[in-house]
Amino acid sequence: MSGGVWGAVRPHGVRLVAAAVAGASAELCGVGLIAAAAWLIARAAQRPELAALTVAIVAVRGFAVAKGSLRYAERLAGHDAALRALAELRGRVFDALAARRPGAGGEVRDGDALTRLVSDVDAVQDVLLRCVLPGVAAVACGVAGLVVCGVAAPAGGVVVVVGVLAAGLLVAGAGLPVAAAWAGGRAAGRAAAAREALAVRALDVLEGAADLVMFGADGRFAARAREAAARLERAERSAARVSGLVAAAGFVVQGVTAAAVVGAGLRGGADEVAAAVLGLTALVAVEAVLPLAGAARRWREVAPSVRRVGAVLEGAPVAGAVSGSPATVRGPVGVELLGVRVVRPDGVVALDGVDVRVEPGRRVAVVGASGAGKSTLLEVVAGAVPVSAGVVLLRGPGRRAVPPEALPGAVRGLMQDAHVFAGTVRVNLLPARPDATVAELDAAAARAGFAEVVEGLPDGWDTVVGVGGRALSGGQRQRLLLARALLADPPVLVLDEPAEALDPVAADALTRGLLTAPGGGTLLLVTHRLAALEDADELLVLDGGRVVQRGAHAALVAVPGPYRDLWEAEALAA
Ligand SMILES: Nc1ncnc2c1ncn2[C@@H]1O[C@H](COP(=O)(O)OP(=O)(O)OP(=O)(O)O)[C@@H](O)[C@H]1O
Repeated sequence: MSGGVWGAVRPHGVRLVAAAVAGASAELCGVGLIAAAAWLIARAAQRPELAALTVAIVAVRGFAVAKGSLRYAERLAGHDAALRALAELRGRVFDALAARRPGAGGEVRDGDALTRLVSDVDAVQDVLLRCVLPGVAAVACGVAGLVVCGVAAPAGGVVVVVGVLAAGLLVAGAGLPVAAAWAGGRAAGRAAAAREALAVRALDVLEGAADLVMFGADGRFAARAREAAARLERAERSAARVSGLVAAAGFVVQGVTAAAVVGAGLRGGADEVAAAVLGLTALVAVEAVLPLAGAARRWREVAPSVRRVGAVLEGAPVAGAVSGSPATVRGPVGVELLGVRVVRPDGVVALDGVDVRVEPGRRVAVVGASGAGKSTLLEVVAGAVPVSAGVVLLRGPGRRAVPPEALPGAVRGLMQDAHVFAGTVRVNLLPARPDATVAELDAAAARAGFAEVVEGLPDGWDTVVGVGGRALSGGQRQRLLLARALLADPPVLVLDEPAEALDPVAADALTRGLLTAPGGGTLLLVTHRLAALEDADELLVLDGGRVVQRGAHAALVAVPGPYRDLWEAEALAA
């Protein structure tokens, strides 16, 4: 278990040890119960005086009652410890995620990843309840079985009896778990991959049903989904076969061990009472270690979850570093990129040695052909994408670097993957500034051209826009997202194609409005339309991840170069 995960479990160690002791004691009582019962039955068959059986009768009752009570205590203490540790762990993971600066690496960026992290944390519970506690009980019971058999075996056969039982315990407690983890892990891996494939295929069919019918591809897609379902069925059958085989092998090992122990005892001169004790004790001792196969298989399944949770915790800043209200920076802030290089995970160089300084309060448009690296530049400034080399600095008044704790609030805006929440229009704007007044909401909406959209909605600000903003048109959705970005009014506002879904006239009017509005912070605006850029303080022209030209619109169109080419291409297309 990684240090971070263990840190959450450690405060509840005493409860966990209590549960382990109770569990092991319950198993020991089980061994005692069987040994005493075996002795009692075998001895009773010899018709001794009742007095000779009294102790054994009491012992059987005592062991039976104690076993049940201790098992109950183990369940109580084990679940109490596991649930407390889980609550602690959830808190730590939440703190670690909340404290992480975007772009620091290892982000949990989408719902799937978040859901997986939630189940990863829950899986730690299984490590404690289904791996650690059964493991402790199995070891205790195996040792107790060896001791009881050592005591019950005749002097001449002690070594052989104990040796045979030890071999059986080793096969059941080590050999089978290793085999179960290996084979079960492979089968479970195949089943997990098949389940994922089926989910993807089923979603394709359900969500794309209308398109599939339109293109006449519904039958083909349904067949692919059926194929994926059949693959999953095969994988699950094979996983079940492995479980069945391991369970069957366990019973065989148990029976063979018990028979071999009895045989060894009889050969060593044991009487029938001792033989019964040896046989039943061996049976129960091996039975107690059989759950280790399931524990090993479960461990193999949950180990990656534990590693992922550990990685999240270890990547977290020191606890307390981000407590209290987040630091803020006021007024426009300058942006400086020094030798910034961004290599995407697939090896594409999205930015290649960008050196740029944007003074506080400047309105800068970033232009270039598709794939030139415009969005990446904004993502790097926003801290949403880590740099592979170089550095991004934000400089406040007096060119002082913005302190790291104020960085998350310093750059905000509208990125390409901006999300519309499944609530009302108002709910969609408020994340930008939860304490915004009605006047501020109205002002941001007016600047984004969203005010008239709100007026036209059936319930105005209280209109529910549906998942992903389905109740809005593309242009309305985009104006909503822009209004949210403007409401935030951050020191550096980054806007990636804020007018993309609008017609050219509306788009140019909106861009002009953004570039000329009084006040506000530094603006970095990505756009592929150049018509409205005379009002920008400066243009950065990107090509192949590099800044190839910079300057005002008038100066750039006046000289041959990439910008004039783009400008002429736009004029031709108009
Ligand atoms: N998430 C990503 N994963 C991998 N490669 C990416 C990713 N995002 C962008 N790229 C690649 O990085 C390069 C720059 O992309 P970027 O989106 O920054 O360009 P852009 O100028 O904004 O293009 P567009 O105008 O088409 O949006 C491209 O080659 C693109 O394929």
